Amino acid sequence: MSRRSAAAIPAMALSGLRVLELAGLAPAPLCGMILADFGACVVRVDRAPRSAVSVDVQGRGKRSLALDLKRPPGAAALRRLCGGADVLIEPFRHGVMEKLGLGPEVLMHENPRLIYARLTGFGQTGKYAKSAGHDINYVALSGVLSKLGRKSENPYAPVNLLADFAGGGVLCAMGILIALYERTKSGKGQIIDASMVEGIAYISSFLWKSQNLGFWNRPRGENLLDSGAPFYETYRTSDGKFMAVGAIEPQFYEQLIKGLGLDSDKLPDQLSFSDWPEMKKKFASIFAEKTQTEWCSIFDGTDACVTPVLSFDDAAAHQHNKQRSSFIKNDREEISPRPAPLLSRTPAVPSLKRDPFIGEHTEEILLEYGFTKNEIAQLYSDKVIEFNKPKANL
Ligand SMILES: C[C@H](CCC[C@@H](C)[C@H]1CC[C@H]2[C@@H]3[C@H](O)C[C@@H]4C[C@H](O)CC[C@]4(C)[C@H]3C[C@H](O)[C@]12C)C(=O)SCCNC(=O)CCNC(=O)[C@H](O)C(C)(C)COP(=O)(O)OP(=O)(O)OC[C@H]1O[C@@H](n2cnc3c(N)ncnc32)[C@H](O)[C@@H]1OP(=O)(O)O
Repeated sequence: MSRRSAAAIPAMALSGLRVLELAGLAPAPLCGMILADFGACVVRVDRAPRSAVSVDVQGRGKRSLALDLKRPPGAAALRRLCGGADVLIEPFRHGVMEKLGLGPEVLMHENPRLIYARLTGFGQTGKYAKSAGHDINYVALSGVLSKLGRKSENPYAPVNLLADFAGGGVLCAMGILIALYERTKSGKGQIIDASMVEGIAYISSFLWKSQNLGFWNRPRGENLLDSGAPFYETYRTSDGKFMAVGAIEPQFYEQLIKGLGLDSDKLPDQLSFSDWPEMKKKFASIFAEKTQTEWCSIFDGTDACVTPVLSFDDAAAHQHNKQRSSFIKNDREEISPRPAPLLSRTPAVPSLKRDPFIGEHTEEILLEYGFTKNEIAQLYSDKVIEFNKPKANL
């Protein structure tokens, strides 16, 4: 599907929803992609003059409009677009939209039904609201980074998954859907202040609320789920690959012990913290005796909670994932994860087309939002918009 017009995919859950996503780095693009995957008509508003290539690798199912927001006619065009949209996603630090005359009080005055989603690191208020930052900074400020890392090592940020995507893009999408649901009752839009610091903190509620259970009172890397326990760890196999072990409950731990060829009567208690370092060494030397495939043939089909650590290629080719069609291939043979979760009646139908070029759909989007051909030609000659179609018919 090259475009997501409102009527194109009636079966999808979000079809008919009009979303404007101001181009950003990583979190907002995921938020927009989720909405597009589930049927929303997502327009990415890219910068004009445009950079050579888009850095958005999460443009699936979106269309691109290149618009210079710094020029008054460009800002006015966005205001008009927002008049016909359900959702605006903006990824700039606090104050940028206000400086452009595109703050929520302006846009929501003109369209009171607009959901104005502000996806930032530090939120709209507070000491850091205007500071630059990236995923690692937000994870740090949430308190969560202090918990991540192996024993005696520095805290470790797991790529940019936690803030940008889990606490950022995904939670912002959730906020949008909640606000849309509420709008069905009130008829009103609202502002979403999606701070990634708070998003990560929120998804770490389990860590906060389980502190009194004794899971986390030991130093970093010495606890149950942070690589302290021998039964919640990864182990290298003889062919240089890894197995992941997550045998927490005693009945599953017993199956792990059996699969490793050990006798639990001759081992210390599973929860004997002081024995964990020795037990890890024991498990490590046993895992090092066989290949990953050999371990899979021992543990597959058991409840030992032992699985192979797969590369991306191996994950896409793994029998279980293939049986569920968990990965998809686009028309450029690029493999990526299929949208999740699966809805029984109205599942996501992700676009299999390549991501849009910057400005590829400028004209058709403006026409769709009610701009006349003359108005578009004027914006073009004023260099407020750009096309990425050399043969644009204007
Ligand atoms: C860890 C992650 C980030 C990872 C991203 C990397 C994967 C990529 C980052 C750089 C990429 C590489 C690079 O681009 C070079 C190559 C390009 C090539 O095409 C591909 C290969 C590259 C090597 C490429 C490869 C990769 O893609 C990269 C390595 C994160 O943590 S992302 C989360 C970041 N934080 C947030 O999003 C929180 C909220 N936002 C912010 O705090 C700020 O936006 C931020 C991120 C700190 C950036 O600050 P900045 O000063 O740049 O922006 P803002 O203050 O927000 O203001 C925006 C200004 O832009 C103006 N503007 C916006 N839209 C328009 C428009 N349509 N027209 C005109 N002007 C526009 C706006 O008015 C603002 O202007 P002012 O500054 O004058 O107010």
